[in-house]
Amino acid sequence: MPNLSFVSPTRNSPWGTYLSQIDAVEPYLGHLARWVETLRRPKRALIVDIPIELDNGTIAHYEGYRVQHSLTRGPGKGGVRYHPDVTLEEVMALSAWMTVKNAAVNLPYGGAKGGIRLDPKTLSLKELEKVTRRYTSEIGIIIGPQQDIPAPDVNTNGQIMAWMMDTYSMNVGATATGVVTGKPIPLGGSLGRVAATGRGVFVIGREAMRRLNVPMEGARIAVQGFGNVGSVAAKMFAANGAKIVAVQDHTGTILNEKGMDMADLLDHVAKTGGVGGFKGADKIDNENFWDVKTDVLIPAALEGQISAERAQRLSTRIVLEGANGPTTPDGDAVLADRGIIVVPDVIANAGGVTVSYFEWVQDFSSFFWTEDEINVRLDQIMIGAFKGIWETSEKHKISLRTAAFTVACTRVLQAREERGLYP
Ligand SMILES: NC(=O)C1=CN([C@@H]2O[C@H](COP(=O)(O)OP(=O)(O)OC[C@H]3O[C@@H](n4cnc5c(N)ncnc54)[C@H](O)[C@@H]3O)[C@@H](O)[C@H]2O)C=CC1
Ligand SMILES: O=C(O)CCC(=O)C(=O)O
Repeated sequence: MPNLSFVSPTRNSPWGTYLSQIDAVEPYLGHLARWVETLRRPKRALIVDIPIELDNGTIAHYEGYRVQHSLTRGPGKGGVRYHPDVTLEEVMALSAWMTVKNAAVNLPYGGAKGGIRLDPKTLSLKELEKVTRRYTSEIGIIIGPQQDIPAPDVNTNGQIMAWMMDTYSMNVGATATGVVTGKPIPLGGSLGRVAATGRGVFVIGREAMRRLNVPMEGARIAVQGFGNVGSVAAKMFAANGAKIVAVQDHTGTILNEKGMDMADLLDHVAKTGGVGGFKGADKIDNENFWDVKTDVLIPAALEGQISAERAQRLSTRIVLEGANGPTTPDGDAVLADRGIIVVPDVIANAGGVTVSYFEWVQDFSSFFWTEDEINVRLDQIMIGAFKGIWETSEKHKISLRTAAFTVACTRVLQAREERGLYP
């Protein structure tokens, strides 16, 4: 399994999962398969030490990463994650999935991702700002509007992007709005970016349901993760007639067979920080989340959630991957055996990076679009990309995941071949 000396993946770990997805796509790459090894190696991986002085006067050190998996089709692009479990191996996989995702929706980007191993809940706002600014300075040698453009991911948001933009701008001596996306609107952010990933999850879910004859009205939906991605997707499904019957986040799991009121749940989460304790549903055991009968299950939290064991227990028609890498290779195999359709992350959650692309374009031209213009263009790109992936899946009789990888990896390797190797 290990293909590189500096990480030790296992079959179901994030990098192991990505490698098995590349193995699956290889037979469909035709003559481009001779370049496939390029995809099994990140182009560049930077590990940085981030020392900061805490509020109590002690010095703490955090480990941070920025991995540029591919720069073949354009600058690196992908979010930054703050989480206690972040590792180099995880960031490598997340950056590689960005390469595939950006190519799947045909954005002119390579793929990159960053992260810091820390629990942001343990830091004050001032400490969080110090970590963010130091991290930005450390990775400043490889990011930039034309090099690599970070954005929000788990536990990062517009405020963190504002600090990153400000730090980078101070270091280069000019305001560089295009260095990050997902910024607040007054700093060159785009309308529609906050909701874009969840909106894209809904749009792709609706397309998949239509093709599989699953009615939206009354459809039973369960969502794991009620943050940026999960909460917006859930809200849109509910607004279109579906029932949100189960929700899980880091504070617990809740169930309401009749469907939950999304406005009340969002209000509860804004006040308390999580879904736990919500009066409009019953508390259930976390592991029982995977047994709830649904039409669409949306994992929108972290990687590796749908193991073979959980896949065996799922009672759903569609797994709609809002999170990156939520299904392990063993889980994927069980779902395929059981005829459960998996709509893969690299298309289902591509709405966020698509509007990030719009933000970057708006920053370069200093001309800003309306929210309607953003959403119409977003939906067009997502629906068009999904159609191509669906048709590829039918043509080769392969899973939607392998079809998405076929479309995307063909684009990446075609660009690789046309660029050539020599300096
Ligand atoms: N923010 C974005 O634009 C994009 C995010 N994604 C992916 O979507 C997923 C979620 O990201 P965001 O919503 O941005 O993060 P977030 O930080 O806004 O929310 C994360 C959610 O996951 C929940 N969670 C954390 N640990 C959990 C656990 N052990 N069990 C159950 N729930 C848990 C949290 O309680 C929270 O509700 C990640 O996989 C991320 O990489 C993918 C594309 C774009
Ligand atoms: O908006 C972006 O640039 C990246 C979003 C992201 O990290 C992702 O799609 O996983």
